[in-house]
Amino acid sequence: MTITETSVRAAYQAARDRFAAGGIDVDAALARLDGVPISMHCWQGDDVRGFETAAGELTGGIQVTGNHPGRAATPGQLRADLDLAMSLIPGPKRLNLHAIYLEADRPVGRDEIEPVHFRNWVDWARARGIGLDFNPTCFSHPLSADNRTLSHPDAGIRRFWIDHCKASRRVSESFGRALGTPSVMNIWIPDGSKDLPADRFSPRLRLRDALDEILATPIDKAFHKDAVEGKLFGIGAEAYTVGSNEFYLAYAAARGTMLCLDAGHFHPTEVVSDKLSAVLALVDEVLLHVSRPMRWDSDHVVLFDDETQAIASEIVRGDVTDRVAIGLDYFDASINRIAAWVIGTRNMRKALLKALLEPRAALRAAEAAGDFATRLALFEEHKSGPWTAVWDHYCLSRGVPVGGRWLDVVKAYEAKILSEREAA
Ligand SMILES: C[C@H](O)[C@H](O)[C@@H](O)C(=O)CO
Ligand SMILES: [Mn+2]
Repeated sequence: MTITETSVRAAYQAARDRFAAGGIDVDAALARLDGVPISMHCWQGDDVRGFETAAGELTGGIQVTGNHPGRAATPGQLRADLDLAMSLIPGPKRLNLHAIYLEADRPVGRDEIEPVHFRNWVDWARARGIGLDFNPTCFSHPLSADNRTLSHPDAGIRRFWIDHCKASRRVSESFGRALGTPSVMNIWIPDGSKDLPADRFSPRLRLRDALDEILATPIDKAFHKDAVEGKLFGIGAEAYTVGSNEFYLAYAAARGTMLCLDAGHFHPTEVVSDKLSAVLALVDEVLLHVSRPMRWDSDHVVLFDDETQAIASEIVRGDVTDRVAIGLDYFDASINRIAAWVIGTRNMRKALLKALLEPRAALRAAEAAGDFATRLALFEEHKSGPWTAVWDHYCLSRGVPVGGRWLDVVKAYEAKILSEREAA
């Protein structure tokens, strides 16, 4: 049976009535959903390569695997691919850029980047009414070759990365000023050690001092926000990561920055969903890198799975949509890269919608009364409730394809555009 607009509308009306009977206002849920942007990561489109003229290999303990044809090789191609992906995803979006996505007609040192190098991105974002976020790129560079940047014992190398992060803050601030929405700038560094270090203290103290210097110049939070991202380990940094989660949690609490929680950066039995309420009790704002680790920090495409749902549910249940910036962080080069963006971003939004349709008042009442059977029953019944009809109608009403129809668009683009691109 084909999906018709009439059938989508009819199913939606029935679902709306059923949710209303359970005390859920679907219109209010959709209005809230439309207030939550998802920041899409530009680096899914080109395997984290960027556009520095002296582009080298991807380093820093992260890896992209796969060689599906059609990787974006120019800024224009990346923007065209993003345009297509964004046209297939309902709801507000932002774009998250790394410093290596600059555009310049001569090689520019990372410590010399300026807002002008990102002018095309700002124009692109302005024309689409979306915000930009930013990241200094402290990897894939000769001066990060030994997996040490802001914690490097060599003061000259440390200086280079400090200056890169300072320059990145100025770029980030310029995004916020130009687009009228604060740019969240996330600092992630690969610093660590393959084998057991004799001194775990000194690198962390150097990192603390480097960050303090980077953040010394205050910037209005209306334009720019600082975030720091911890990690358990990376390839080649198995024994010790300078910027661990504990380090950055303490740093964010002490210095008032955002804390970035990446779903792939913890021990396999730890979940980011449980950390949100813990961190937000003492830290004002969190940045999420929604990702999917498989056995390690493998950065697989985000699924509509239990943890993605749990993250969305925690944000909604805690009423913290204004304190959690949702970003995505994965890179899969083994499949069509645009499809990877669309699947992951639609899944995140789907999870948010499902969370917003949860019978929250009834759940809280059951919990308060100690009626945990009712709580469990409500949770489980919601899973098979008619929220998918609301999702379909949401897609229809926001002008994006319903169901899997978006894939036809991606396939047609692959046949016409991606297949014509030169092999990487
Ligand atoms: C490219 C990203 O900045 C990077 O993936 C970082 O956020 C990370 O998660 C490293 O493992
Ligand atoms: Mn990340």
